[in-house]
Amino acid sequence: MEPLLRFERLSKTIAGHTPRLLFKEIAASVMPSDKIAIVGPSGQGKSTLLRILSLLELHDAGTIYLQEVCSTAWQPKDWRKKVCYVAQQPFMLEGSVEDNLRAVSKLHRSEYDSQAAEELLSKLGLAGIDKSTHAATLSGGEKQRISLIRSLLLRAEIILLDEITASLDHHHKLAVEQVLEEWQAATGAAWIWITHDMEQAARVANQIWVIEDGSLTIHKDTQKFFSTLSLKEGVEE
Ligand SMILES: Nc1ncnc2c1ncn2[C@@H]1O[C@H](COP(=O)(O)OP(=O)(O)OP(=O)(O)O)[C@@H](O)[C@H]1O
Repeated sequence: MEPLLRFERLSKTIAGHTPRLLFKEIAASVMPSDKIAIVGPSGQGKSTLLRILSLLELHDAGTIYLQEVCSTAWQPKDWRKKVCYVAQQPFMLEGSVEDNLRAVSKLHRSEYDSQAAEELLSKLGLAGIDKSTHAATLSGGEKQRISLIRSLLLRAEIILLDEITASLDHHHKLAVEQVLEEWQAATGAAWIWITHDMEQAARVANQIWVIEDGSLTIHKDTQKFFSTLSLKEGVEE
């Protein structure tokens, strides 16, 4: 089976007065249905990597392939139909909740799947939401869930999730995980999910990527990764 997404020798330095290397010559591939969690200390480039993989930011060197076709040969719009980035800070488009939910079908001139939208709203605790509400007035947690639903309706093949449950309480966090599990089982989409919550990473991933000190380390044996981690934490306590 060919990888859905693959990158090699990928490097990124943040320009500025004192340029800062985020990562150098990292490589990995994502297969259909892969569930990957990215963990690692703050400020190491996790979000930057996801933005680069969704062509929202430029890398300095290296190559990214989607379905084995180099990113430079893709129209960004076509790429983003297949690779969808869900930002940590949800941003609402102008207009109502309904406008936001319909945005993707409008953009891509595809039919709006109201049944899927209603199901997702209900599963994420938003069944009673007034869809004529101005989206800008929603709470942070509501915006985050609406932004996730809007992204899922795109039916991308790879979903890049950037700390998407950061402003949700435990109950809603688990609801989001459940919805994504069901979505993944039904659509076969792969995800790369940035989280600082190790318990969440253990629940949602069957592969762990650690970004630290400019490198990417891939742990395919998640059980081993978490047992080594708890051993370390035990020693440090
Ligand atoms: N376009 C940019 N211009 C300047 N600095 C940037 C830019 N993008 C990222 N940075 C800086 O690069 C570093 C890495 O940011 P990034 O958000 O990718 O890290 P992260 O590992 O996701 O962090 P966190 O876990 O805290 O979200 C940070 O210090 C950030 O301020």
